[in-house]
Amino acid sequence: MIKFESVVKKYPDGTVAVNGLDLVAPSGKITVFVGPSGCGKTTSLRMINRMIQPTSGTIWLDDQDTGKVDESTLRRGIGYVIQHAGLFPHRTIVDNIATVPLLLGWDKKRARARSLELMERVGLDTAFAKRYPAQLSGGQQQRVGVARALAADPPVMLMDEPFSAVDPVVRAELQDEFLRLQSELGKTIIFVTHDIDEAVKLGDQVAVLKVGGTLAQLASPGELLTDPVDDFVAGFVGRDRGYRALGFETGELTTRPEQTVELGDDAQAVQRAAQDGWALALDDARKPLGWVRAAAVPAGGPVTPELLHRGGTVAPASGSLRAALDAALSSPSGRGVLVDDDGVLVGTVTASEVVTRIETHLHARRDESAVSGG
Ligand SMILES: Nc1ncnc2c1ncn2[C@@H]1O[C@H](COP(=O)(O)OP(=O)(O)OP(=O)(O)O)[C@@H](O)[C@H]1O
Repeated sequence: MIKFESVVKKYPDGTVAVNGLDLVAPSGKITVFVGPSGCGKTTSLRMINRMIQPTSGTIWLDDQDTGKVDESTLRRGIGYVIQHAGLFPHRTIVDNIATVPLLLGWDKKRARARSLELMERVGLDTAFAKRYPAQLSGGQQQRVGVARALAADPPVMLMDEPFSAVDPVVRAELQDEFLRLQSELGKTIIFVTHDIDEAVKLGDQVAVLKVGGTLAQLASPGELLTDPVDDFVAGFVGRDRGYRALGFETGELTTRPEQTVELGDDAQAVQRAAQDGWALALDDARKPLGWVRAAAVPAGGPVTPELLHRGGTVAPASGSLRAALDAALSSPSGRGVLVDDDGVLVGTVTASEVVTRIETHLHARRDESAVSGG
């Protein structure tokens, strides 16, 4: 656990970057600091490992006052990842990752073995081990940065806009990979970003900061989107927050059964199975392959892979209402495909069925807050 207690940072020129911050970042969870430029995110982060000294207040790491711990001892337990990865340009990838283990006195062989293991963990081909940072893409360099921070297996990770310098596609990949890694490692993470979408995707909790260094709201992503505490947070979270909040709402959906077809079935079978002109094709394991337009199958002809429309997204039946709505809206048949954890077909839903479910949900929530007077 990391706890900020009345933390203030006033720079020598009089700038108050952080003004009385009180906040707890729970162990094993991702806490995101988000807010406009200059609101004190980086300053707050760097006070944790004492790269910046607080003017007043205390930052606790579990039951230790970080101000009273030897700096190098403190930093040994804290991984640090920054934008552009900050790698040593004249060291190979494997040596970059081994930096901290070598500083801690590990022998070279063990440190290198650890580096290679970490390269695999963060999704990097170990064939890159002997390359130099400039010979990798921006996204690959960021993965090296994450691997380097994890090298000595620190319980705490501080990450300052680690995925900001790469294009949106690579960024989304890095985020997904990072969430997968965290589900295995369970580190205590503070993650700084100015991007609210990144904040709600990655955070177990999100701290929205205001310029002047005050905390506007600390909440779960879903709560932040549905219940912003004031106009500043509502504005920062953005106009389509109602839609994005659906990403955090789950609800039982009643699915409709589908008559399905398989590759090789003939046109008549497709005609029989089709509703509104479309039939769903499954593989042998009853996993969806795509939609077939009945009129497109030649008379007497079989269903071939070329006839499949694979465009629509497939949503987990136990997932969010937003994913189900997305599946329905992106499906050529207008019916969204829902699958179980193994990817096997559960049934389909239409967009209007999902919307009805959302409305029931919203009414229930309004009734609840009317009763509690909220
Ligand atoms: N060394 C310094 N001396 C004086 N003022 C500083 C110093 N470092 C940061 N500041 C100021 O403190 C405030 C907070 O800066 P900080 O870098 O923590 O914000 P941030 O939220 O991380 O911003 P950004 O998103 O732009 O990186 C800003 O007004 C900044 O100009």
